[in-house]
Amino acid sequence: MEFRTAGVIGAGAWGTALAQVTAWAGLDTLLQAREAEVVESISQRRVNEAFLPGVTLDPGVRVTPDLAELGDRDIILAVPPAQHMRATLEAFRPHYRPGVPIVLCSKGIERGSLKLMTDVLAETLPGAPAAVLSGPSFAGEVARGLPSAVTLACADEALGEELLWTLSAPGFRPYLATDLIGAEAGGAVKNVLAIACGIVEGRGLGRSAHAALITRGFAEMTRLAVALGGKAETVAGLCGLGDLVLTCSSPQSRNMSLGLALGQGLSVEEALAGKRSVAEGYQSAPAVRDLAAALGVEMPICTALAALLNGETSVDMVIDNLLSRPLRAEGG
Ligand SMILES: NC(=O)C1=CN([C@@H]2O[C@H](COP(=O)(O)OP(=O)(O)OC[C@H]3O[C@@H](n4cnc5c(N)ncnc54)[C@H](O)[C@@H]3O)[C@@H](O)[C@H]2O)C=CC1
Ligand SMILES: O=C(CO)COP(=O)(O)O
Repeated sequence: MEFRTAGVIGAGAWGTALAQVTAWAGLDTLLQAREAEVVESISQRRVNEAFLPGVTLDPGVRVTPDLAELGDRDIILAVPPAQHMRATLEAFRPHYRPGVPIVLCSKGIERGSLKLMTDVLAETLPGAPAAVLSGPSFAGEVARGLPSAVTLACADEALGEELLWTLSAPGFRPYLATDLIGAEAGGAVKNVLAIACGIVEGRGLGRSAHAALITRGFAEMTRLAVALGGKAETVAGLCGLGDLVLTCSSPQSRNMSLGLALGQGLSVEEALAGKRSVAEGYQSAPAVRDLAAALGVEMPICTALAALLNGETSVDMVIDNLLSRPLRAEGG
């Protein structure tokens, strides 16, 4: 099978950057945007001023407001915020051609149902071939052509191989995996941990605390991935550890910058006020907490973060509680 055309659903920062990548990869690319201003800005000025300002888009990226126009595409990249994945795929269902692969590029767990994005896809477009693209990749850097590497997970190895070649572009290197669950767990949990890392920075708790949080957070991520049926080795790769390191190290991350604001004393409402872009860790934290509880997985950092974001506790209480937990073996 050879893929010549790509449809990207969702023209936020990441959907726009991925459309840039698929155009560079030589695919005829159609990007679907919900907002009329985004359609106008890309078609008139070749820039997504609302979500990815300052990056000129390749002439190969065409934009449409109309999901129906993506019905003839060879591959679909689904890039809405995770909490809108279900409604987005349902809206696309009348236009979906059976057999067309769906590459899930959003990072999160659905609130309420506690479902991963692959579960949401299986329920909305049953039988659709699925892949997960996830890893350390800031949209602004990728869209400028700076080097990045990500995990591309697909259970069907032949399809995965084909997608790997199709979606690689100069500077954008996907690495193949077969474990979708591990890839999804990594991307969802790192966003919650990035908020925690931001708090550590914002409170001035120091580099040692920062390193401890990344390491203990990685242990939580691994436990959840394994309990869900994923593999520890997957989360040790780009989609887990790699993305955790990136997102916990730079205020370019929306999640880390939310944490920075909280650590500096802003309330959650103040920190999120006026923001158009998504902080997926804020959205997924309650789902991560509930999933951990349902599976009996110990995730003290993510659980404390969920309570903090829900107004159940304060930054100081979270720090005190985490530091006074019983001492234990590191590998446990
Ligand atoms: N920005 C980045 O660097 C990266 C983002 N991602 C992931 O990509 C996903 C999308 O994030 P971004 O593109 O950054 O978004 P963004 O924060 O730049 O933009 C918000 C997006 O939400 C959409 N939206 C708002 N209300 C909606 C609704 N009711 N239904 C459907 N869509 C709605 C907007 O159209 C827009 O596309 C997230 O899961 C994020 O974690 C993954 C890798 C990198
Ligand atoms: O997922 C990302 C980088 O890999 C983007 O992180 P933020 O959503 O925190 O900006």
